[in-house]
Amino acid sequence: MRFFLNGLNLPGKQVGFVTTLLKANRKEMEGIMEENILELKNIKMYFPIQSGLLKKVVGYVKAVDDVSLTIRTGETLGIVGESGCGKSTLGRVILKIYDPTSGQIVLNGADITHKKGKQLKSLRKECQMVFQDPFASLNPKMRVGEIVAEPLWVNHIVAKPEAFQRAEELLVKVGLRPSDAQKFPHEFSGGQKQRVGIARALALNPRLIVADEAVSALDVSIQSQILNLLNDLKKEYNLAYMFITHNLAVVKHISDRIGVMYLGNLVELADKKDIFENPLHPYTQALLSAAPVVDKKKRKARILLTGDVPNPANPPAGCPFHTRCPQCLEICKTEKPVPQVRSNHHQIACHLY
Ligand SMILES: Nc1ncnc2c1ncn2[C@@H]1O[C@H](COP(=O)(O)OP(=O)(O)OP(=O)(O)O)[C@@H](O)[C@H]1O
Repeated sequence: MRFFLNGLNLPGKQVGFVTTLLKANRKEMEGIMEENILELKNIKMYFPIQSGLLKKVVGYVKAVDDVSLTIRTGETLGIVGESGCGKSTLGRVILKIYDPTSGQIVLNGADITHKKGKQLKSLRKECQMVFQDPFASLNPKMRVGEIVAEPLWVNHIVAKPEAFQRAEELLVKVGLRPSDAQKFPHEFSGGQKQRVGIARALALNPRLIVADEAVSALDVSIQSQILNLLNDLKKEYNLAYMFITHNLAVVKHISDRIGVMYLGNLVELADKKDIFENPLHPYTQALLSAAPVVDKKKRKARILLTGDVPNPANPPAGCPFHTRCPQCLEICKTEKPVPQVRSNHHQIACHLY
């Protein structure tokens, strides 16, 4: 008798042996899933505020203020928070577009915090970015094939003709046609442009992709197509994503874990299910209460926050959220809460816990 196991056509006696092998492989795979592709340790990114003719530094915008987190191989970490909370800056620090003021960035086991030039270039291949509008910073006179192929020949990975051939393959991977390589950016719709941006990001075979508001500019139906494409590519290439967005529906769709940022701080970090079903931080609770919920039974009372988000150039003492927190304690006004890890790896920075 023959059996079909995971697509293999096998005689009966080999099935037990192959099952053992598959179990062993699964364990190995689980080991790989547990590996950290990225570790951020106490990252601060302060932008200097300069004044006068001599450009004297008179203060700092604390865009990211002591953020630590990890991203495991093959997982999607969603980063949410209101505009100006430091999400994009955090993404740009990972890509080393900005050098952090302090802290450490470990990418695939290598400390890249102070790496520059050639050393950084080779490590950077592991991590790529997908932007909201990938064409905003690219030459509109370049054909799409060149746009996708460019990272390959610029980094001397393959010669130009091979890079163009690879670009066509990548375009197919993201749901476009090889002939699209001959077109110019203006000939594509928003969703197609984003597919090209993803193909370009994939060109160097990265292990981590930072997607910054990658679907925010697209129609809802196109958004879900791009999110599904990202999920398929994640499985195929065992990619990890940091998915930055202010859209809760999007982050719910794509993430395995979610980090919530407020005024440059990571106030809560947990599995998606825990964030949506058991949010602990008063800011996360308020953020989620504002999201539309279709199921009437699951709707919770809206928590209205008073006051504005403080200026990151002059953040309040103590907990960054205390000026708007409906559950503020005396200690919150003076002491900044240290992130604590509770059960189920649920991390929270709040004096209530
Ligand atoms: N290059 C820069 N120089 C000075 N300040 C900056 C710079 N980049 C960002 N900031 C400031 O840092 C803070 C965080 O900005 P950031 O763009 O990271 O937030 P965000 O959460 O991504 O917001 P959005 O969703 O609107 O993009 C803001 O106050 C912003 O004005």
